[in-house]
Amino acid sequence: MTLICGAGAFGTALAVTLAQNGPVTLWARDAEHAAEMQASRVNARRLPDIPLPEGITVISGTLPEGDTPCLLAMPMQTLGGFLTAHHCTLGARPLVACCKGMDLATGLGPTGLIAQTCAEAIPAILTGPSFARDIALGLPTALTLACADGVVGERLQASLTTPTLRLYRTTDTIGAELGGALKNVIAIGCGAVMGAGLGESARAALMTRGFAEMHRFAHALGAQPDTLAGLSGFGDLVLTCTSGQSRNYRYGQSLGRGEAFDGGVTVEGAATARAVLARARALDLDMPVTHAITALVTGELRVSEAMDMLLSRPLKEE
Ligand SMILES: NC(=O)C1=CN([C@@H]2O[C@H](COP(=O)(O)OP(=O)(O)OC[C@H]3O[C@@H](n4cnc5c(N)ncnc54)[C@H](OP(=O)(O)O)[C@@H]3O)[C@@H](O)[C@H]2O)C=CC1
Ligand SMILES: O=C(CO)COP(=O)(O)O
Repeated sequence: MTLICGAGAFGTALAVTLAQNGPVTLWARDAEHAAEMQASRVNARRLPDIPLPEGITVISGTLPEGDTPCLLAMPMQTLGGFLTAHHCTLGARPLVACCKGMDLATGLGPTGLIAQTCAEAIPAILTGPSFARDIALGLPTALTLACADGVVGERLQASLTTPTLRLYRTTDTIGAELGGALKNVIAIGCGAVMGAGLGESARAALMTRGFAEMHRFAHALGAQPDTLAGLSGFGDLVLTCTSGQSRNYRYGQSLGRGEAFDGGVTVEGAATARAVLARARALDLDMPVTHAITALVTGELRVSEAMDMLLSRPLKEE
């Protein structure tokens, strides 16, 4: 049995593909939503045209006890509260974070938060380039499964691989979670560049210099450089910075066009930009791209001002 907490787009998509491997329990925080999904066999809020296979049971309320792995598919800024509320039932099992970001309150990533709140659990993270809809439709997708415990990581890799979802394994949880967190920040910047009509050359420059910052920051936090070059870093950066399916990219586009954006949409990069900048300052790291994007998100700068700031920096070696 697989347990997935969080019945948003990603939790539901994972449930749909993992149902090919056996029974899946999908936990939603809203009891009414859980009952509606269980009865109608569809997540009308997030994936309205994807039927839920028979093997999925949607529940709410108390989590099932046991040592079965649990996938955590809620937004990053809600993960700490969820873990605190449920740490007794989450117990000593593998907890696989499926969220991307850095917690504003603590400066920790998902696996750090798990370790801090559920000391007995085995933290892992599932991350990489994948839109929920693609996974749910059974389109070919490859992700990174990171777990510091190599034996548990191998077991998770086997149990979470499906005929269309291929998982690669690493023990570098820090590198994997930082790739997913940081690429969302850069995607907001790329959306803003495109929304403001600054051109694809400017976007390529921002992606590349943003990637250099991802490396710099991740290296300072102990990540392995190879991880950043893999699916969870470079792979997800490419997807999110170039696709209108991405909410971070679309949010950036709206900033670039000076348009309003629906505040109910999950945009992980907005809070993460502030968390990353605070951490970078504490570590005395030079992160001009992150600085400029954070200033856009907080409304301190407009796109033209942020771009002037980046272009007028002293010339340097690449
Ligand atoms: N969508 C995608 O394509 C992908 C998303 N991800 C990551 O997955 C994570 C979740 O995103 P996604 O599913 O898309 O987001 P959605 O906005 O689609 O859904 C978020 C879900 O989290 C639930 N939720 C909100 N607050 C809490 C809380 N305090 N406790 C428990 N559950 C809560 C929401 O419940 P309610 O409906 O009641 O508000 C909703 O079911 C993000 O970190 C995202 O980066 C990763 C890869 C792909
Ligand atoms: O993480 C994702 C793709 O890998 C989804 O991106 P958004 O959260 O920007 O929609």
